[in-house]
Amino acid sequence: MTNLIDIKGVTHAYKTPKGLLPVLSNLNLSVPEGEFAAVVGPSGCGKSTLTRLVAGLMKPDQGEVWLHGNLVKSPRKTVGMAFQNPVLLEWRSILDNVILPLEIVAPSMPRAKKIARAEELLALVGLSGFEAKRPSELSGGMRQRASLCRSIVHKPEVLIMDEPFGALDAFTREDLWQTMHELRAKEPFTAVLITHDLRESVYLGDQVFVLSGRPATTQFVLDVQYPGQDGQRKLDGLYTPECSDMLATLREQIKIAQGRNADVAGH
Ligand SMILES: Nc1ncnc2c1ncn2[C@@H]1O[C@H](COP(=O)(O)OP(=O)(O)OP(=O)(O)O)[C@@H](O)[C@H]1O
Repeated sequence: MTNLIDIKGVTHAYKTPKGLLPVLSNLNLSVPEGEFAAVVGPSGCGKSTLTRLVAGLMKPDQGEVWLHGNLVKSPRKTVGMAFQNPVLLEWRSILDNVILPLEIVAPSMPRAKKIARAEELLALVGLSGFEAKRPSELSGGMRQRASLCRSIVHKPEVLIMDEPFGALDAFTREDLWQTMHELRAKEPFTAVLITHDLRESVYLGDQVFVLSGRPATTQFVLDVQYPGQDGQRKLDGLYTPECSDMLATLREQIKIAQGRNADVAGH
């Protein structure tokens, strides 16, 4: 399998009034095409910085980021991004919010085609009938569903998610996890998910990368062997001994990364 994302020896420091703040140190991370990488690590270790580098929003001081065999040197239109706060535009309908990336990436696509694409995705996440609503008329979970549609509407090479479910209540979050699996089954994509929730990392990830404390490097990689048949992941699987063992391993690794008790949530 070829790697869609190859992060090679990335080192980065921010310039601050107090001097240089080293954030990433010789970090390596590869994600094969179609796979889902979850990234966990102590607070403030540099996870969001990593997403900015992959999206080409910043350049590393040292090392390289490759996407689909291309060296990332500037912002990439072919990256989809989803954040904790969905940031939907209130003056646009849900449908027009979802269409937005197509207006930028595929301006010549006929509007009818754009609408059909957005409607198809909104139906996949259970938002048929809400196309004409404004963002404020939807619940937080529904807004995040719409935001996910917007982040993949243009079929990005990679979907980067920075704690997209962090602000949702536990039940809505679990619903969204299942939606992610349904979306992936219908619309395969390569993804990087930043999360503080170890259960989420195991339920969604094919691999979980544990970053060390700042400056972060890849400390540990867990190959997720999720229990169940036909590659179908059921939420109940999280409560099996196999998942408990994986979660215990991750908790241990986070403690090592922090040098103290884990403060990650959801386990
Ligand atoms: N533009 C910037 N200039 C200076 N320092 C920054 C900048 N962006 C982030 N930092 C600092 O770099 C460190 C890493 O930040 P980053 O947001 O990448 O970490 P994180 O692991 O995503 O954090 P969290 O887990 O809290 O979301 C933090 O100490 C942060 O304050």
